[in-house]
Amino acid sequence: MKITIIGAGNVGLSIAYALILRELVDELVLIDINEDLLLARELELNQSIGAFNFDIKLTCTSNYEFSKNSQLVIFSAGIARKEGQSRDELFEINSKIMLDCAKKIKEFNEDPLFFIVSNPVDFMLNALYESKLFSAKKIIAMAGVLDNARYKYEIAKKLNLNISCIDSKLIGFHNDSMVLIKSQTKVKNKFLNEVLNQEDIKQIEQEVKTGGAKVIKHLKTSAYLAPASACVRMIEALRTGEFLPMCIVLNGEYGINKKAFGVMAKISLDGILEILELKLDEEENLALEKSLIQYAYK
Ligand SMILES: NC(=O)c1ccc[n+]([C@@H]2O[C@H](COP(=O)([O-])OP(=O)(O)OC[C@H]3O[C@@H](n4cnc5c(N)ncnc54)[C@H](O)[C@@H]3O)[C@@H](O)[C@H]2O)c1
Repeated sequence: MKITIIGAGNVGLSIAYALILRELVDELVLIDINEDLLLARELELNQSIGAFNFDIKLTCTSNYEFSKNSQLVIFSAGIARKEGQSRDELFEINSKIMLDCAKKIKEFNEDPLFFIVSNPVDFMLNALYESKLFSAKKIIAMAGVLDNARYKYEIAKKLNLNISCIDSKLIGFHNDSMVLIKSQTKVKNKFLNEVLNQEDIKQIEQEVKTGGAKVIKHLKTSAYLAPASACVRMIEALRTGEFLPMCIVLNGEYGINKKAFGVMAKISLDGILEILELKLDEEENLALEKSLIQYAYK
């Protein structure tokens, strides 16, 4: 598979490195505006490919011509959150950068699958959809796999269990209003409220919602390894057909029309294949309604 990553910063580099480690790519193009950074990335990543003795072609460049015939384009450029900042504050700058980059991609790629990683993902996806540059079913934003990983990690930590025992689901925006589907989250086949009390569940929810902010507090920059891993899991799902939480443009699901929202979906290189509309309980329905009103979706 040929993949182009726009933005060779912390997230873009980590995605590239994970793709190499998991041998998911035959040709990789990293695009950035920082020429020094590109030179360093080219050296380090090629030497990593050499260390593993892999046959992966890598190009680090500011020239979009090298992106030609990419099957997947990942957008991780722009600015990241700083301590105290909300993701929404990045929209003005990041959406401009993304639309500019997407137009350049379009010159060399008719209709590639396009993953948005830069924040605020939901509203970035709305902006890309409105630009009509690519088919609606081929533009997807990554956040749900990361939020769900944080959810699983917090449950596993609380119960001192392996993460793989947990089957959890969530929907919604990549912000405090995300909706954890607690009624369908299972630990070793038992429902969450059978293994944890309400106070513990509430605390887990709070930890998930502040998962990104906690990393920023200690690292002084935004998380990148877990986001990159989540993005790579989505790339693996292109082959496996696994349902994962991701942000896509909906056509009536959950009462949302022609707007981006995080749902469980199945994808391939041709784009979205199937959407799972989960049956929510009363509390989850209320949380969903509240978030849709908060972000003027209703
Ligand atoms: N979706 C998620 O769950 C998630 C998680 C973590 C981070 N993020 C987002 O990912 C984005 C990247 O974060 P990061 O930590 O890698 O930031 P970073 O600052 O390390 O990297 C950003 C890169 O973008 C490049 N860039 C800026 N303008 C460009 C342009 N016009 N064309 C090409 N490249 C350009 C910069 O030179 C830099 O190398 C941020 O918006 C961050 O909020 C999303």
